[in-house]
Amino acid sequence: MKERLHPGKGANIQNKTKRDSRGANPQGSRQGGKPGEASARGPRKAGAHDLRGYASQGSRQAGEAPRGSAQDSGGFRGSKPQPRREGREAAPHGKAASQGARHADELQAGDRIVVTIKRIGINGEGVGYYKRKAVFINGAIPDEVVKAKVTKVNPGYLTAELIEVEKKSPFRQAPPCPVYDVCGGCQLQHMTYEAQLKAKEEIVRESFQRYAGLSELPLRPILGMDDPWGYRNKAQLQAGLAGESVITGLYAADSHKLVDVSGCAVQHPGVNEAIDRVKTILSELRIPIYNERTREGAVRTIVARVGQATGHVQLTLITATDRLPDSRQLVNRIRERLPMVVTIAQNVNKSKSPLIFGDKTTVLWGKERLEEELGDVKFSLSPRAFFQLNPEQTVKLYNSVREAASLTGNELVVDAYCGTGTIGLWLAPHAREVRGIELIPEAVQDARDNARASGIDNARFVEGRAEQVLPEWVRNGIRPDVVVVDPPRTGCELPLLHAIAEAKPKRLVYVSCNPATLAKDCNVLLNEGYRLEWVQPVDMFPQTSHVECVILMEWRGEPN
Ligand SMILES: C[S@@+](CC[C@H](N)C(=O)[O-])C[C@H]1O[C@@H](n2cnc3c(N)ncnc32)[C@H](O)[C@@H]1O
Repeated sequence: MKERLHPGKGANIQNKTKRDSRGANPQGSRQGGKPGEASARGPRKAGAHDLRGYASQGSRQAGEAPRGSAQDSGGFRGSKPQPRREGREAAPHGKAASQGARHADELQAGDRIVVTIKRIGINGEGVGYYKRKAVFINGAIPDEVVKAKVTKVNPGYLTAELIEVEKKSPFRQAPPCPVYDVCGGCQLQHMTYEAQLKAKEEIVRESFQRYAGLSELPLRPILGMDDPWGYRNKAQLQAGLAGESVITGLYAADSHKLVDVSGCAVQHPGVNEAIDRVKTILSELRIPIYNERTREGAVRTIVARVGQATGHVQLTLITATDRLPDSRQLVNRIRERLPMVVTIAQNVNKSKSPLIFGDKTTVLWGKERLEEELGDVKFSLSPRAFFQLNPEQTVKLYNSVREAASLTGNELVVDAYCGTGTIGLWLAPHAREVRGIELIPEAVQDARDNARASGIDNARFVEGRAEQVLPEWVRNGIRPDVVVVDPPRTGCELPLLHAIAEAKPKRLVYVSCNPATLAKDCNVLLNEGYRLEWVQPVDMFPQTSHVECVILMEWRGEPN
């Protein structure tokens, strides 16, 4: 299965193209990517990360907006007020009954409308209504009245481009990041952080109302960050040339134009520094940069990951050739100028595919793995291993999972979609036994290694599809006390939900980066006899529209 553009969490082995989930990808698709795991190769296609079927629908709120909007695909933001252009005024001040105002179905692309923004949509757009039809406008903020140009008329909704803010929200701010307008990785920097958090809570509330019919939601206040900047521990940036100089960045939507994102404000400063210096060294040594068009040159992508616990940096240069020219000089200069770098690796990817990593990784200098810690759990990360992108918030997320699991030491816990075993290992010291299920073999191996490194001997990890493995366990009489699921953005497969309903674990803890699919799956379990106890949103990707949630569902019927 392929990871899709945008990120987010999930891919255990980050091996795909996406925007650097800075912003994720947010809405990083998870099967691979969490918000923000993107970056890289090949033009970003609008909608390229759109998820099939269920997820696709789930990713819209409200009969609504298309995923695959420019920002969603990591493309250029259409959020800055644009100069006025000629176009028909459809409805002065957006009043449904205004004279001359036309019915929403009569609108055409290019028409101008005035809309009052009601809320933020799941992809970060402002959402308002024109004659009861939802309108999605990038860059607009709740309570603002904006003039916008219709860009697309769909049966259920309109998309429009912001032209002018007629009534401005007090929560509008100048985006602090120097590359916000060109990058597309973040969607909410034009709102204060306080307003972002509120908008995310509303996104969650709206999703549960829409997809689970819950108007009274046991919603806890979102867990935000004290300092919502510089949190991303990893960047995967495409290399290119501007004259003689090496630049790194992300491709603009639907183009081969590389957008330089130096100085990205959500990236950890250690990551920004490493990438900047490596760029300079590559320029000095004139190491050939890969050209997508001619397919000549060597270096395609630079990946830098920083360990929060140590400040150490793992650097991987992805090349289109087996040989990395001047590699000895390159290594020496990096070591001289970047003392925090502990690994310099080369990964070879000759394929045309949008995947970032190829199969072969060689350590040119330094350690095989980057050591990282979250709480008491130790992780040893190979260059391709998935790890959460915001360690500070990951601790809050996992602590919410632990609270929900309410372990006493006697429980059998299943950690479905376990990735590198992070949640299972967080819970293992408090449980009798943990069993993790994960699709990607390398991640399963990482999970086993991480358990060993942390001295945890009551967790085991199996490779397979959660929707096949858990039903099989249940058929064989295994009855977990607690099931944790942390699926890709697409949500859980029905056979998995049905197996949970059959096994009736006392507690089901669902971790999700997609409130829409979360609410849909929650609805299935409500119908099976589970009760929703609480919903805890966690802001894993400040400045983006992504919101992660932990929910606790309890079995209220007869024990199985
Ligand atoms: C959102 S990530 C969760 C990873 C982990 N819980 C964490 O916090 O780092 C989802 C994981 O599910 C895996 N996955 C995707 N589809 C799966 C399936 N059908 N069965 C089992 N694992 C799957 C992906 O490889 C990925 O590691």
